[in-house]
Amino acid sequence: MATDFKSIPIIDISALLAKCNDPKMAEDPGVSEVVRQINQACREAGFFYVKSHGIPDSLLKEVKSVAHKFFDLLNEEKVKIKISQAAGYRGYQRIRENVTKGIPDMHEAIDYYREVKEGMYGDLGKTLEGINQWPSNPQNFKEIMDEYIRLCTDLSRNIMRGISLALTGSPEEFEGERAGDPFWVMRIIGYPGAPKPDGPDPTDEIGCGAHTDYGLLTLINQDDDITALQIRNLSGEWISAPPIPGTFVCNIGDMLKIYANGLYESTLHRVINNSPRFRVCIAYFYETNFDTTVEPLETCIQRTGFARNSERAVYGEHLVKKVLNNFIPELLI
Ligand SMILES: N=C(N)NCCCC[C@H](N)C(=O)O
Ligand SMILES: O=C(O)CCC(=O)C(=O)O
Ligand SMILES: [Fe+2]
Repeated sequence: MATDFKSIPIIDISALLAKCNDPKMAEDPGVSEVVRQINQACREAGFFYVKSHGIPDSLLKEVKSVAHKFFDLLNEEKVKIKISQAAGYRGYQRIRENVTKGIPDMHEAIDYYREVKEGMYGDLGKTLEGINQWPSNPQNFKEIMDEYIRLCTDLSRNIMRGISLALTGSPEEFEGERAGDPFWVMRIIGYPGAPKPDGPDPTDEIGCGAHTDYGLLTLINQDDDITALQIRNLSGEWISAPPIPGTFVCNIGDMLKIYANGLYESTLHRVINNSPRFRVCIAYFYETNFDTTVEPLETCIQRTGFARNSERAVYGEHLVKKVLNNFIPELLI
């Protein structure tokens, strides 16, 4: 359950990564200490920073730099990869085309999903069937992002081993049927700085409205020097998550909340860019298998006094419902 946290903890995960393929990792004191910190952060805030995560700082910077270059292009160039139903909701969306709780967001973005081939998940997968849309400019965009996705997938799996230990005592609960074939989502997001183009009020326009993330774990790689991401604590205060160079902001999604039977929260967060500069964020979402049915883990039911606090969900259904709500249908032809 979320608390009245006032800041987001920073966790050095190097000891976990060093041992995460060791069958005896659960007995390692360094691993246990990281797991203790992750567990506390997940219970108290649902958010934490990870440092010493092994992804080179140069790559974290490079993905943000190519994202800036893309968003700097003329609109006619950007709409060459315009989001469409035919591409399974993959591609570029202009400012205010993404909607949160009915209100258009002050961000532009490119959405990527793990590719879904025709018939792969039957009716469940239909909406998201399609291939990703890569811009030809900047050059190397796809190559850089492919590498980034690969490393974020590995890192997320390893952090999930720590979370699995924290919840169940075994590192492997999120492999196999649950998340052994993980789905992923990536959003490359740009938030215009103030003053905003044709906006009514130059300040406090919402870059991304309050929401929770959908899957297991999110890795946020945000521009240095602009504080814009805010996390809601139990009393409803918005707590900033300022950029800490070289780290990811890591947070829990709706599926992990269900597995944890509510012991962990998928915490509400939003983005307001009040700086004069354009802000970029690369959000990578690590998810369960697309067609898995998610329900509370037995150990978590026991720990929460044998009451089932969370309903079950099919991850793919949850995702499709969210995606269809994020866009006004007429915008997507
Ligand atoms: N794949 C994820 N988690 N994307 C998060 C986007 C949040 C905003 C979206 N309009 C919404 O209302 O959910
Ligand atoms: O821009 C950010 O810092 C966070 C974006 C976010 O919450 C999301 O895309 O789900
Ligand atoms: Fe989010």
